[in-house]
Amino acid sequence: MTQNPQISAEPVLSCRGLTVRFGGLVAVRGVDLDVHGATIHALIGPNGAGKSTLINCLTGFVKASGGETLLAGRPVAGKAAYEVAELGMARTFQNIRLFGGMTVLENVLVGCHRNLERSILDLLFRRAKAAEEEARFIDQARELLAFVGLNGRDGQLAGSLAYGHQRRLEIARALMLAPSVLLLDEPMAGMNVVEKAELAELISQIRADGTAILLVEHDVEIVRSLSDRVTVLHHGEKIADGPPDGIFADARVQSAYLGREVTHAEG
Ligand SMILES: Nc1ncnc2c1ncn2[C@@H]1O[C@H](COP(=O)(O)OP(=O)(O)OP(=O)(O)O)[C@@H](O)[C@H]1O
Repeated sequence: MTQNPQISAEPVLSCRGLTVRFGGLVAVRGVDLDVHGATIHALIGPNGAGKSTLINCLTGFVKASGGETLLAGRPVAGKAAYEVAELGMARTFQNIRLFGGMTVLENVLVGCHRNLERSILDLLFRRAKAAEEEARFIDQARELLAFVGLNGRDGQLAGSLAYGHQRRLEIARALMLAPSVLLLDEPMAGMNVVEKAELAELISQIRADGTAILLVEHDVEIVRSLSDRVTVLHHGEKIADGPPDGIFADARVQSAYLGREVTHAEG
């Protein structure tokens, strides 16, 4: 792993004692996490460990039962998902959430819908300025589509894209918010080895632009090769945190997480 000189000294995303309860079930228990700019921070753990719940809580989709989260030093507790997004935290979902009947370009423009709403008002009162602003968003969306490898597909229906391309489109839409933190929930699920390697390259490029990436990923080899830091959850608790080499040598991690993988490989 090459250390990026842009890595921020202070974490851009920081949570302390984060806890999420669903009735009697504690899905996330007292988790501390620091994610720095220009790093890929993997969040791993067995099924049901609390990874998605943690991401859902950080991004305002699930309410925290306790603890606090700071994004660039500002508290995000109690904020709605769209407010968290506006503060600079964008995400993709475990199950792809695109508007299949809309074009690729329209799906990316949804990423800046609040700005577009403003531009619709502008259309009524200040037509010229609004048109200019809209053209700027479209240019920006096209640039992002080219960046994620979807050049020339603007007019295609999102639902007709190949699966791997839909994953890329979701990332482009998230990047439309120009986030300081990008949360990717199992972006490589269902991909073959080549597609995974290509997506890993794209994620590295996003890191190189200074963005902090929190990545939920099950593929141990991908995590080992791609991430700068790894946090391991087990039964909702953080059991390890550090650079990948040390993490995968940790006995608790091996028994909680890798042990399961080895058993499967042997079985
Ligand atoms: N909305 C919910 N209501 C009740 N329980 C939930 C809810 N969401 C998650 N859980 C429970 O919280 C625990 C953590 O689930 P979560 O989906 O966060 O784990 P995960 O680590 O993301 O798992 P996976 O790798 O399978 O996606 C599980 O026991 C799950 O059943």
